[in-house]
Amino acid sequence: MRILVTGGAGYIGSHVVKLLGEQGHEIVVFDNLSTGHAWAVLHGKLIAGDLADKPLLDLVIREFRPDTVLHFAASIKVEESVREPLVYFYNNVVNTMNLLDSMVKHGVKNLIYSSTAAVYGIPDRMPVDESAPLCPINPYGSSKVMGEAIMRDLAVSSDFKFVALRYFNVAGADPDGQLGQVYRDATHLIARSIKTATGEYPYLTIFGDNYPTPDGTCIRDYIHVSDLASAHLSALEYLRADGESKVFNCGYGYGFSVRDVVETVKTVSGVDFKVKMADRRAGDPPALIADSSKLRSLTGWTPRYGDLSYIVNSALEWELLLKRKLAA
Ligand SMILES: NC(=O)c1ccc[n+]([C@@H]2O[C@H](COP(=O)([O-])OP(=O)(O)OC[C@H]3O[C@@H](n4cnc5c(N)ncnc54)[C@H](O)[C@@H]3O)[C@@H](O)[C@H]2O)c1
Ligand SMILES: O=c1ccn([C@@H]2O[C@H](COP(=O)(O)OP(=O)(O)O[C@H]3O[C@H](CO)[C@@H](O)[C@H](O)[C@H]3O)[C@@H](O)[C@H]2O)c(=O)[nH]1
Repeated sequence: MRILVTGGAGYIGSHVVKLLGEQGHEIVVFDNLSTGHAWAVLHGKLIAGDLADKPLLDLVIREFRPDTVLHFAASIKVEESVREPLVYFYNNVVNTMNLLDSMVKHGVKNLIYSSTAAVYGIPDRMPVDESAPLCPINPYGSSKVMGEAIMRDLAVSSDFKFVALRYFNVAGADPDGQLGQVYRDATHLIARSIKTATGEYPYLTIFGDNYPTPDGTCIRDYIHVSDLASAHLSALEYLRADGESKVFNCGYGYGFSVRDVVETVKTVSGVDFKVKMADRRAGDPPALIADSSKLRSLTGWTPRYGDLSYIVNSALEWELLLKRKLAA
């Protein structure tokens, strides 16, 4: 298949491009490299462009004529979205409209969309399934709810079809050591804890220990990035087999508190790093755990890397590899 991957130079997109390339698909990555890296595109052709550049996007879609688009490109930080909501609505909503507009214009019918657990806000029931109300509590989550809503309406009015994958907390790195998370300033819990264990930060801050959870810190369902990548291949197969437009949660169905994660990073790394308590971070729900039974039953998705120590260890190995490369 011919597959256009927006944001394919980023953390999750690059892992998916790796799997798609290994399966022999023809790939074009469209990425403005704002947080992504050209070296992370292991297969296909990289076009360095911004989704806000409609003429360029149009040209790429017209010439490449993809069978399917995988849309990862977005701004992704919950806390930043609270401070800069317009940045999030422009990049995640307006630019998604640019993409959809161009797809419609050139008759491209299938899209796999990177949605998020943040669409649920603070769910009543846990694990949360896809039928739960969408009540985001931060602009990032709202922007993804809007993206899904636009796709749903488009699918009603035309033969456009989509799968929205609602990712829970993505972590870890490629088991082959070729890819992983690389950000100038890591904000995600596992990445930040690992960088603290390896000496990049003097201590880790825990944001809030007065949540209504057993140890008072937030609980998340951490999914290994390679399991999430394989969920995209399952979704692609599902659409190819003429499946209807659907929304699927992507997680394991169990969660860990911030304290659990910190203890696991300490054990796996062997470093007893310093931890400081701080106030709650804006926009954080107390707990998010996925019910992904729909994804498993309708697509046959079978995750392989659901052990937290394995996830942390893969992220740690990647971080140590990066440090060795930088030092060389
Ligand atoms: N990381 C997570 O835990 C998580 C959880 C839920 C959902 N998601 C979603 O997954 C997707 C990928 O996230 P990620 O963690 O890989 O982030 P990332 O920042 O590593 O990847 C995003 C990629 O999109 C590119 N990009 C951003 N804006 C662009 C634009 N306007 N035009 C072209 N390229 C642009 C960036 O350069 C980057 O390569 C996002 O849509 C995000 O909302 C991530
Ligand atoms: O230094 C840190 C970093 C994080 N946390 C806490 O750890 C938890 C997880 O935070 P983080 O790793 O930043 O992820 P989330 O804010 O849960 O968001 C991620 O997971 C969401 C899905 O659940 C996605 O939508 C987002 O894109 C993605 O950034 C939260 O309670 C944070 O307050 C800390 O206590 N200290």
